[in-house]
Amino acid sequence: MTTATMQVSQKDFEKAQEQLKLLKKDPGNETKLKLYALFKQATEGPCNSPKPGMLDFVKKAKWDAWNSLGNLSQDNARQKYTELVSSLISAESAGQTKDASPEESRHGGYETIIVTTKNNITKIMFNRPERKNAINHQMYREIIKALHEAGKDDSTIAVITGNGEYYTSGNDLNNFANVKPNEMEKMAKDGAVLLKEFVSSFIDFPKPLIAVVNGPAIGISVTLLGLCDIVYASDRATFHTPFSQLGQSPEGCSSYLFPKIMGLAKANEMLLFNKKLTAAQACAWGLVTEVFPDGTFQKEVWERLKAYASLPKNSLAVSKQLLRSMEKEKLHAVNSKECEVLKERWLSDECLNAIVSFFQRKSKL
Ligand SMILES: CCCCC/C=C/CC(=O)SCCNC(=O)CCNC(=O)[C@H](O)C(C)(C)COP(=O)(O)OP(=O)(O)OC[C@H]1O[C@@H](n2cnc3c(N)ncnc32)[C@H](O)[C@@H]1OP(=O)(O)O
Repeated sequence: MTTATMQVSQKDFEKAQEQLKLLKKDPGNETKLKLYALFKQATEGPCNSPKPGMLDFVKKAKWDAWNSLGNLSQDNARQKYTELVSSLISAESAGQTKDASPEESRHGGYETIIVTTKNNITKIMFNRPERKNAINHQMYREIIKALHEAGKDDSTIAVITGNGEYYTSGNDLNNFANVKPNEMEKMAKDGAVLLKEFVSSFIDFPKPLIAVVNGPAIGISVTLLGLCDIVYASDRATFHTPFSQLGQSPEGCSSYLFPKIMGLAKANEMLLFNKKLTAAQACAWGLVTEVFPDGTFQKEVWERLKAYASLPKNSLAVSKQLLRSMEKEKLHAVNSKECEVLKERWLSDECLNAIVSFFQRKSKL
């Protein structure tokens, strides 16, 4: 960089300091720390002062912010400071500060689900509303990928929800349709492998995972609730696991978790005898954390989740993993067993007749 541009840069830097004083809205602690750190780096260079004690919270936060800039050059720090101030001024004149309304970012590469991140929350939304969000093979794979990415991204919590009227109607029965007789065994084998990986991605998910059940939930979408950390439901939601009606058997670790959650007698009514629960019943039985009136469901839930997602991220992750660690091995064993049993079920006449009936419209749940 030439002396001339450095001088201009220094001039801009001083102007930015003046402009900052004119900001009307507080830009929030995170931004203030960034500004502090860039200012110190620009004027004094890399942080060389001793680290403040753990209990000196403010000084420590400032020191951490400055120290995190490492060996960033003073020119670059001046540049970044100036840019940050300029973005704050523009955001304010557009009527919004960055911290008050962060942008929602949409993750690319998905067709059957919508994945977005905002306010430290990654939202995974089933998105086949015209099929009641039925989960086809592509959706199973995309959810596995989305959970894998959400586990590693910057978000504090992840949310799973549905687009439209349904949460989801569970497994897409087309997954069993149009299979030639000589390919049935392969279909069952591949299905069991996919299902095992799918359920494992819920068992191993490293952050708090919250289900926002916006409407009726069927089959695997209900059993997976036992693997979520919190379940919020609209009072329009229902919970139905019609496994015997479909000639199938429980999955999603429900054969182990449902008796633990609601007691064996109640789990039997759901998992053996297809009892469909209202949201209030599911809450009374311990499957749902809290039920909200449908009219205010989205507003109330997202306000609450925004507050939860501002809690310390690492503390939440460590605590979630600690709670899960007590059961993790057992859950993987249950998942394996359930998939083995289902692989056989999918080849049974009871299951095949149920699928045929559905497509001939003789049966609907
Ligand atoms: C890798 C494999 C893993 C397998 C894991 C196993 C999991 C087990 C389960 O999840 S069991 C649960 C399976 N789900 C069902 O049995 C639900 C079947 N659907 C219905 O009974 C009904 O569609 C309904 C009650 C959900 C909704 O009824 P409604 O009358 O309101 O709406 P429509 O039936 O007209 O639905 C609109 C169109 O959507 C299609 N559709 C809905 N759900 C499914 C589904 N699960 N599978 C396939 N298709 C579904 C429905 O057929 C309609 O399509 P159309 O417009 O072409 O007729």
